[in-house]
Amino acid sequence: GIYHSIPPQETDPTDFKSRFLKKIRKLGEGNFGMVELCLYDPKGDQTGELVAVKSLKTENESSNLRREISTIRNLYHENIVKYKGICNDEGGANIKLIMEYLPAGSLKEYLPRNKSNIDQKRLLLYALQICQGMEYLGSQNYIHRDLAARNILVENESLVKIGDFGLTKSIKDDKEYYKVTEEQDSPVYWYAPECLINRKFYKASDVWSFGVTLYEIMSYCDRENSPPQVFLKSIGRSHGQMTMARLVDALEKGWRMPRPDSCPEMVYTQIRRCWSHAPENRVDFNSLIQEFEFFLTRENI
Ligand SMILES: C[C@@H]1CCN(C(=O)N2CC[C@@H](S(=O)(=O)c3ccccc3)C2)C[C@@H]1N(C)c1ncnc2[nH]ccc12
Repeated sequence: GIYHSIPPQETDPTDFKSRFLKKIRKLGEGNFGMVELCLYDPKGDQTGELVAVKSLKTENESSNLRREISTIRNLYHENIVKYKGICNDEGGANIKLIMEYLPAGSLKEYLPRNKSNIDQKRLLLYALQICQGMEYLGSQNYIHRDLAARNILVENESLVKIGDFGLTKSIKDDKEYYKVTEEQDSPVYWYAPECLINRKFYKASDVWSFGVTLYEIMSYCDRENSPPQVFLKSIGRSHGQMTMARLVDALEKGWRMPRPDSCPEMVYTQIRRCWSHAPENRVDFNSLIQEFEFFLTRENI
């Protein structure tokens, strides 16, 4: 008769059937799509596994999601979220990306909630691991373009992973930057000047975004001290469009977010090395890895 669950020996484990994918709750969302917690339960007896499913709200982004899938399925690193497969049996544009589910969620939720039992050394361990993931990504000739605390996942208190590749671009054929075409609402407060002004994205642009991410981490992702808040407080609240122009102007004039109270001077020094105006003057992920490894060997920071 018709199988209600497919015999295990004949299935491709990366091919997820939509009829067995049960939505539980939303894990997060953006303009183009969302990530949902689902139970994949082919036996229909609740013994299945929990997975994170990324899908689109608008079908015209499906080419982006397909690119993201082809990117993430070839990335193997301890500090990069694991690809599990795709769900595409509804055919066409409605493809879904299936990833491992990390119950602790992103740093943005985790850090404020666990602030009291996370010391600065632990924060530097997370910084080190993000740099290791980014160094690997760069070695595969990818630019992330959306590095921020909201996209970093927590496996456990000693392990974090880069959790999203929705804006990652390949810079193969020896190009050294990616030219942004679509004017999607970019996370401007994490963007380097060259991205804001010329829409050019270098690997060094990811280093700038890492500096903003490290700023968030050292502030325990405190909402009051978030990059948008800090920028708006200092360059003045203004109306929509003007904000970007004022942000660029401030950065061009050398303004940078000030050291958060909870951030040690020597860490803030590293953050500022990520924010050199000229991309070529910025520190690279390898040097940052050395610095953080050194900090982690010292007793007190
Ligand atoms: C922090 C993660 C990435 C960010 N995110 C999210 O919701 N988004 C990523 C991109 C945007 S989008 O889907 O709108 C988008 C779609 C297409 C183009 C651009 C953006 C939303 C939440 C995730 N999250 C809480 C997770 N928690 C636990 N386990 C997990 N496994 C995998 C993710 C995940």
